[in-house]
Amino acid sequence: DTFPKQVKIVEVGARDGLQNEKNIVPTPTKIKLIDMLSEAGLPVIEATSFVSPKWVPQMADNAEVLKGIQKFPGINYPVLTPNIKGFQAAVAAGAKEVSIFGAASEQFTKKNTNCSIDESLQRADEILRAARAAGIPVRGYVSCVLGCPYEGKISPAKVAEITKKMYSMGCYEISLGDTIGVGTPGIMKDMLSAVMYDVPVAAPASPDTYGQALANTLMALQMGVSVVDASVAGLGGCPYAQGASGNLATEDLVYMLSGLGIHTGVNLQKLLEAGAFICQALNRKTCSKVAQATCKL
Ligand SMILES: CC(C)(COP(=O)([O-])OP(=O)([O-])OC[C@H]1O[C@@H](n2cnc3c(N)ncnc32)[C@H](O)[C@@H]1OP(=O)([O-])[O-])[C@@H](O)C(=O)NCCC(=O)NCCSC(=O)C[C@@](C)(O)CC(=O)[O-]
Repeated sequence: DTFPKQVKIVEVGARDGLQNEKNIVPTPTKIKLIDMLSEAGLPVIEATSFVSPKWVPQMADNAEVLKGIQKFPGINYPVLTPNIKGFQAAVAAGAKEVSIFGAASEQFTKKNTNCSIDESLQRADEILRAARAAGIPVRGYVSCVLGCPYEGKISPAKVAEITKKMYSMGCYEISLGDTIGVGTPGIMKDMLSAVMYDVPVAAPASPDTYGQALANTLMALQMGVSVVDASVAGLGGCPYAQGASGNLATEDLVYMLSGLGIHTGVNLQKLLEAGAFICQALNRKTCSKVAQATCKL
């Protein structure tokens, strides 16, 4: 078969998952969640974002979170940075890796970062230059690769254009985000075909809005993608889509990969415990089907 033997899971629950929570989650809860995710053996855990607290108040405690978590050897704790100000604050707080983000849609870029795609690439370039000088690896995200809440369909050529630019500017890998979860495996295949032979890519922690997240991920794996983003308990999802359900749950991804005999290094039991912890803290039902199926009532 064509599946990779090993998959690297990038856990985004503490950042992508929590960023849209209306009630501010206490900093110690975020730290405990990340420590439990480290215990579960996730190799990459996105810890927080250094964005404007006026835009995303939930991430205002970014430096405390990054400083407060246990740093397990061999685990990366990247943080999201939208501009050079965020990059400098992240480095000052001890970040060893950062992520930058852009989108294949002008309108989404405007709503998310208050600038055009070209301006966002200039900001990215500024961060990438500073990161290169500081020896800090940079991961890229491109949003709206299978559709945009404002512009609708997005062409694979547009995704390829932005993705290649970010890669050539110095991102070591690009995570392709189906931001509103509208994609189906056929669209995923067309988009990946346009992008992945030039650029190392990761499959996104897509919202499971239309129930397609795991199927889309399986398509990406079949095409040779071996890095997948996911969110514990399915935290997050898309704030723009009506009735949106959570992101692809890490528990469900680990269960599927283990069934396929693909190595992840993640301990599912400990991951389920981390999911149960954060759902209890948020007073929320898990979006992970595996957690629902295995919970002892
Ligand atoms: C990009 C900006 C800052 C532009 O926002 P702006 O308002 O145009 O920028 P500004 O430069 O005029 O700054 C406004 C204020 O924010 C401050 N500021 C400015 N930058 C920072 C910073 N880094 N850290 C802390 N503070 C900052 C700045 O100092 C100023 O403060 P004031 O002078 O008014 O007191 C804003 O739009 C922003 O922060 N956007 C981030 C939005 C966000 O976090 N979105 C979610 C992440 S992306 C995502 O989830 C998608 C992804 C990655 O998961 C993939 C997928 O699934 O699609």
